[in-house]
Amino acid sequence: MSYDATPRETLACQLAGAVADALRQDLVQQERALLVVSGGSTPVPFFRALAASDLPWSRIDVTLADERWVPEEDPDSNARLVREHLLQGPAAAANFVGLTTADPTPEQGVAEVAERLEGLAWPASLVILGMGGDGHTASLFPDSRELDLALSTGDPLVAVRTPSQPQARITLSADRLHQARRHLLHITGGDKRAVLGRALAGDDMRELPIRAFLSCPLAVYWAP
Ligand SMILES: O=C(O)[C@H](O)[C@@H](O)[C@H](O)[C@H](O)COP(=O)(O)O
Repeated sequence: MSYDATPRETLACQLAGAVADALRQDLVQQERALLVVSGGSTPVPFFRALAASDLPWSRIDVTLADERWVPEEDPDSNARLVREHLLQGPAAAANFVGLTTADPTPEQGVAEVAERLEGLAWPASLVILGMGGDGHTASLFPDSRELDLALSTGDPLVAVRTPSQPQARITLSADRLHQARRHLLHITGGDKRAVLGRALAGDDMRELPIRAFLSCPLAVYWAP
């Protein structure tokens, strides 16, 4: 990391180092390790820093906390984001499991994706969460009709319709997101710091769904 790195670049390297260390630690004890990552724009420098890590990538499974129900070639696809920025170089040897199918809707594809996930090394070594300005994480949105279901079901996945979002989505349920040894939240900027502050000051998960992850250890990686 160069000394003229921005705070967000420095944060991304710190996060990548912590993730790589955790994966190495788990891979001493088990044959495979699972990493669950979020999409959006924040993770890009983290993905690039992690991709440069010296890891036994062929023993690592990678999946998403959530996905927009679009083809993987779509600019909005989280799978595309992971393939372009994380699964590069040696990290291309990782086993990536996406959350979409050829079905026209997530409701039609959710069972196939759930079956796909069952073959992964749960509990995940790490879940890396992001957060939106409305306190959503993964695709657990305050204005989603399926939020109560996503917060309470024992199913691994939920198809999500959200007025505030242009696309239908599929998300790991809160229960499945909790099936990880480590939870890390990666956010940047003053606005998200303020949202996290509000979340820490209350309990209503429906108001700010990130609160579903504030009752377990959560390493917060934040930069201005
Ligand atoms: O599909 C997604 O968009 C993400 O999984 C989502 O939960 C993301 O983490 C937040 O929306 C923050 O996104 P930004 O990093 O772009 O602010």
